[in-house]
Amino acid sequence: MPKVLISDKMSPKAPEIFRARGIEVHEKTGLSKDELAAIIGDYDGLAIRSSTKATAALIAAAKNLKVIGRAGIGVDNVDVPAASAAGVVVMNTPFGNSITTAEHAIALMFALARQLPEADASTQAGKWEKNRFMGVELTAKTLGLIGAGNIGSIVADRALGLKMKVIAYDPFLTPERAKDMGVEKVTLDDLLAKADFITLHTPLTDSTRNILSAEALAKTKKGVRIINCARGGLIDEAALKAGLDSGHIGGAALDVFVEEPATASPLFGTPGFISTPHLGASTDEAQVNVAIQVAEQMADFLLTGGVTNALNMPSLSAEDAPKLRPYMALAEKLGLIVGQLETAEIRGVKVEVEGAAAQLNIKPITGAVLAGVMRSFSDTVNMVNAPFLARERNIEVAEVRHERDTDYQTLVRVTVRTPEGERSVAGTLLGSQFPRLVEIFGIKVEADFSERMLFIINEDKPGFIGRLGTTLGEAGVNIGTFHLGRRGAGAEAILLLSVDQPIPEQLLWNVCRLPGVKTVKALKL
Ligand SMILES: NC(=O)c1ccc[n+]([C@@H]2O[C@H](COP(=O)([O-])OP(=O)(O)OC[C@H]3O[C@@H](n4cnc5c(N)ncnc54)[C@H](O)[C@@H]3O)[C@@H](O)[C@H]2O)c1
Ligand SMILES: O=C(O)[C@H](O)COP(=O)(O)O
Repeated sequence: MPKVLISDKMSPKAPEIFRARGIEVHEKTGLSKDELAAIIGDYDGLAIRSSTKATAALIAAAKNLKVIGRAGIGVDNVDVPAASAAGVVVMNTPFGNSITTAEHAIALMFALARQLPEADASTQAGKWEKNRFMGVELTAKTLGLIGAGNIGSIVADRALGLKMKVIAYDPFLTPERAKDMGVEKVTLDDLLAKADFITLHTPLTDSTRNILSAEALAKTKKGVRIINCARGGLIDEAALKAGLDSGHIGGAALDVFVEEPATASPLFGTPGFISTPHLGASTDEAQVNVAIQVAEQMADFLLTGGVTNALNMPSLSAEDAPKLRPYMALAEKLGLIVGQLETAEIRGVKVEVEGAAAQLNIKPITGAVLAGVMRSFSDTVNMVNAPFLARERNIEVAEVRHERDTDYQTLVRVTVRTPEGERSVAGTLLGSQFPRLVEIFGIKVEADFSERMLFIINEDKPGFIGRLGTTLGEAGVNIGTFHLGRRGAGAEAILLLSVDQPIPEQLLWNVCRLPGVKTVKALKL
């Protein structure tokens, strides 16, 4: 039974779902990084929000970990490259808390426009400072969105309902999408110059870090009010403080900070500054949404191999996973064969599918082929990290789907390219389940796969099979199955034997010395 650890505060819906699906679940929140590292090795899955830091060190300690599920959007607390390299799938729930976070941005915009926190504190202190708190209307004001993805577009929709004009800076926003959203796509400089309110809705990346730098803030309209419910680090906090102190910036509301938890900040106490402790996603509705989604996604993956919302693996529905499983087994075996037979540097891998296979999602098949091909130089390679390893090694990967009639009901062909040329193997599924090898290096064969195989290329000459049988028998190695294919009578022939015992090195030498033998290789599938 798979085991999952929930290490951040999550709705009870998550453990309920894990248990209902037959997964053992433990909830341990507030662990130190050492405490977490000490126990993580016991778990197949880790469910987190933003507090747990899934660092490379934690992932290295997580010997059984298969999936990290983020109940929320941002995965900047997960070392995704380290997870990918370790073959751990990272999933998030990209839509479950978007409305809630957009509403928080709108709430902060209102709070800034009417100085609600200060007015509340003053009133409750018995001051009744009616003349101190003069606000501004939102109607007809310009809202500048930096980032117009899921949350940004919901904010835009709500702001348009408030009769604001919405402009957006997002290099990936198409003019068509901007038109559909009812916003004007602008440059960053344009946005800075025109916006009365600016709200940020991008991830923190190299291109967005300090997007509101001192220089950018200096280009804003005097009195601008700024909201950040996305990520700390998008705004230069020192420059923001200076802008508030000078009066150039009319107000700022931060839900997120460079350092979290933010228990001390030069911004605290600055007039016009409002803060919340990373509450963007904190509503009952959003937390139930993300808890249900993350638990279902993780359970699907651990129980069926289904993949949804993974950041480092192609999606695979729980419904398609059982259909694809035999193909992935076939693909991995084909990859193992070419990977072990190829001695030259592999520069490219081509995966072709025909017949029934052409109707399926090819990505998991390719992942399995690559895992097989690279198993000969990495023990830890799996479908998740194989594409990354291939990229690291500059192996070009191509996928081809043939919509043509084939001799087989379904076919997967794998071709590797090396400086010495191309070689390919092909396989099919018998009864949609059982992998069969049908072609190897251009020669037709009909072979099943077994754990230990002996691959031989020889000249098709009488007496060879007898001599081979004797050689194996003398070494105490029993032949399970025997498959023969040849280019023609007397031409090059391929022999594939499954054997019951491990093949000693000396036996390979003895086979190699038999007359007519060109290549001998022991395969482990
Ligand atoms: N405060 C919270 O509790 C809370 C809750 C949910 C999400 N978030 C954060 O909100 C952010 C946005 O989430 P989302 O779901 O809308 O993400 P999204 O991926 O749907 O949208 C992000 C948008 O940013 C744009 N973008 C990327 N680089 C950009 C750049 N250099 N300049 C301008 N735009 C750029 C992208 O094109 C995309 O449209 C994320 O950082 C997420 O982690 C915070
Ligand atoms: O990216 C997110 O989803 C938000 O930052 C929410 O974070 P939280 O789950 O820690 O509230």
